[in-house]
Order: sequence, then structure tokens, then C-alpha cells
Amino acid sequence: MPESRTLFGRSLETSLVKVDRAIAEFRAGRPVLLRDADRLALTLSAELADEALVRGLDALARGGGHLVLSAARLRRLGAKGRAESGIFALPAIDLGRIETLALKIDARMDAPTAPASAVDEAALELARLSLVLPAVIVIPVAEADIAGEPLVEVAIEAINGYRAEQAASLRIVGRAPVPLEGAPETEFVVFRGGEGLRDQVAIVVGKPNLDSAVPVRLHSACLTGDLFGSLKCDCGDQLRETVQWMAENGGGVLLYLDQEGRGNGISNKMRAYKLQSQGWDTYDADEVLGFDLDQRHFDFAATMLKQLGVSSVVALTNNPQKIGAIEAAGLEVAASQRVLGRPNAHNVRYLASKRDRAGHFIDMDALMARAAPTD
Ligand SMILES: Nc1nc2c(ncn2[C@@H]2O[C@H](COP(=O)(O)OP(=O)(O)OP(=O)(O)O)[C@@H](O)[C@H]2O)c(=O)[nH]1
Ligand SMILES: [Zn+2]
Repeated sequence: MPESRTLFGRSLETSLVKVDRAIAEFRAGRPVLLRDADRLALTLSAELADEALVRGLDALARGGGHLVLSAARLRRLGAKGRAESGIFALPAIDLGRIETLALKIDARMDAPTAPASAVDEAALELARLSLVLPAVIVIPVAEADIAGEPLVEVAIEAINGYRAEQAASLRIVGRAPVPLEGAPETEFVVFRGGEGLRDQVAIVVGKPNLDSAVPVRLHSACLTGDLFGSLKCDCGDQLRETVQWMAENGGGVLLYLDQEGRGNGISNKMRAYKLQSQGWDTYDADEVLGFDLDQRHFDFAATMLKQLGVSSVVALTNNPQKIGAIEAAGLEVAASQRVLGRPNAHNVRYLASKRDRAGHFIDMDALMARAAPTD
């Protein structure tokens, strides 16, 4: 075990910092050293591996390397009803085979050679936290193999505990009035921690009465919809109409959460959009990439609300998961209210999929009544 390092007398070795370093290393396409009680392994993102690195790692692996894929990706490869991740042996670390197994759209493959171990699962979790594809190369190594190599090392418990620690580390780091068009009395409150790789923002519209149920919307970031008015989803309308509604109805709180692409990150969302342009529905496209229905957690959002002094909410959402998460975190959901976007030819299938496959409360007739006459 390396000695615990300090900087100006403070430990550098907190789990959060170690995992943050591992994420940076992983996203740069470099191997990270994973440590379990009695096992050591190098892990590398399958999508970021390159020939030169793979040649070096192949010599180290001595035929013992493997590719770890999520249950979702295994289902797409033909493993019916599969609920567990699994591994494919890599007698040689062959980038062609890795690409086929991890990425090829219509690949149909042999069954995995074994279920994933705790180290394999931690490597997959590191990939998810890093917002790259959940497909990782794992190479078991001995201490002597990596002596002197400048590797970032992380214990698997640190990876497994990261989400909880990130949620527990939530704190307000800045706040200021930001008048918005149609909602001039608005304050932005920035939180560090939570989920994703950036800060979270609470937008407090007006002066909501904290002694009664506060209208609250948990809004996951959507660059395409929120900022550019993409017609592929309903996010931009939901965002602006909610702020407007809050301004006209005694105020409220909108949490703008760093959960682009249902928590998959913008690059994976664009990969999913590419698949959708070829005919896949929103959830099937994510499954092809190895993701389950939804990667988001909302527990930390409830913590943000508590820090703002909110204890009871009127939840502005169609998503039952958001309501469940707020209640599970100990807040009262006094009522919930639908937030209708605007349907058009490009998003109607997406909205129907959310209703049919994820149980969102979307009344298609009420929605269609909002369609612009030209749509
Ligand atoms: N992976 C993926 N994410 C998408 C797609 N379309 C939109 N998103 C993301 O889905 C999320 C939608 O977030 P929200 O509008 O907060 O939530 P919601 O789950 O639809 O629930 P409500 O709008 O509250 O009813 C955002 O993170 C978008 O970036 C898609 O086709 N694939
Ligand atoms: Zn959107």
C-alpha cells in the first residue's frame, strides 16, 4: 500500500479525491489500478483504448485479460433476460473483437465466459462515473508487474462508495440574484457535489413560502432541448414554462441537475440519437450502448431541497421515479402536477416511449391538444 500523502498537513487520500483522480485518468484513456483486498487489476475504457497502449498491456496480461460488459449490452448481444454483467476472455487484447462486442450495433455473440467479479463491477462503475461507454478491459496484475509505474490507484470500495460520498458532500458554494425574462425575482444557488462531473444549480423563483408545500421541479440537464430548442424532446418547453408558472404562482424551486442524457453524458446521448435516427427507440438505443432504462439518482436532489429549507413539495413532473425519490429521502410530496411539453413530429415517439416503457404520467390526448396547428 502506498503511504498516505499530505498537502500542507491535509490528507490527499480521501476516497472522493482518489475516485476523482481515477475518473480523470480513465477519461484520458489511461489505465487505472484497482485494488481489492487480495486482488490487483488494471482497467481501461474499451472505447478509449489505442493500439500502442494495448500492445504494452497485452504483454503484461499474459492471456489473462478480459472485457467486461453490462447486463444491458449482453441482452443486446443475444443473452435473453440477462440481469448480470459478464466477462469475455481476451486471450490476446484484440481491439477488433473489443469493438465488435462493445459497440457494433447488430453484433450477436457467444455467451460471456463468466459473471463479473467485484473488481470487474467496480471497473464498470468507474466507466459509468466517467460518462464513457460501460465497457471496460480488465487485466489482473501482480504487485511486481506494476512496480514503479506512475499509475493512479483506487480501492474498489472507494468507487462503490463514491455516489453516496458525492451526495453527502453537497454544499452551497455560491448564490446571487439572476433576473430572468418573465421571472425577474429569481436567485441562482450553486451546489458542489451530487452527481455528474459538474455543479448543480437551484433556481429559486420568487419567494416561495417554505412553511407550506413548495412547487419544485427536478430538471435533468438537456443541452439540446434546454439551450437550443431541439424538437427531439420536451425539455426546453418544460424548463421555461415551469419557471414562468412559478413566477406567476407564488414562486418555487427548479433544480437544474447535471444529468445530461438521463445520466449517460452528452457523448453517449449523441450516440443514442444516431441510433434513433436509424430507427431505434430512446430506451433501445441506450440498451445497445450498454445502459439501463435510466442512470439517474435523485437522492442528492432531495438533499439540495433540505439545504434550501424545503420540507414539503408539490412535485412538478410526469416521472414517478422523481416523486418516489423525494419521498424516499424523507420529504413530503403533498401533491404532484403534470408538466406538459409540446408535441411535434420529432418527439412524439419519445414521449410515447416514456409513457409506455418508463411509466411516465403522460396523457397523449392532453398533450396533442397543445400541438401547434402546423405540426
Ligand atoms: N439517453 C437519452 N437521454 C435523453 C434522450 N432524450 C432526452 N434525454 C435526456 O433525458 C432527460 C430528461 O430529463 P427531465 O426532463 O428532467 O425528465 P423526465 O425524466 O422526462 O421527467 P419529467 O420531465 O419531470 O416528467 C435529460 O437528461 C435529457 O438530456 C434520449 O433520447 N436518450
Ligand atoms: Zn431534452
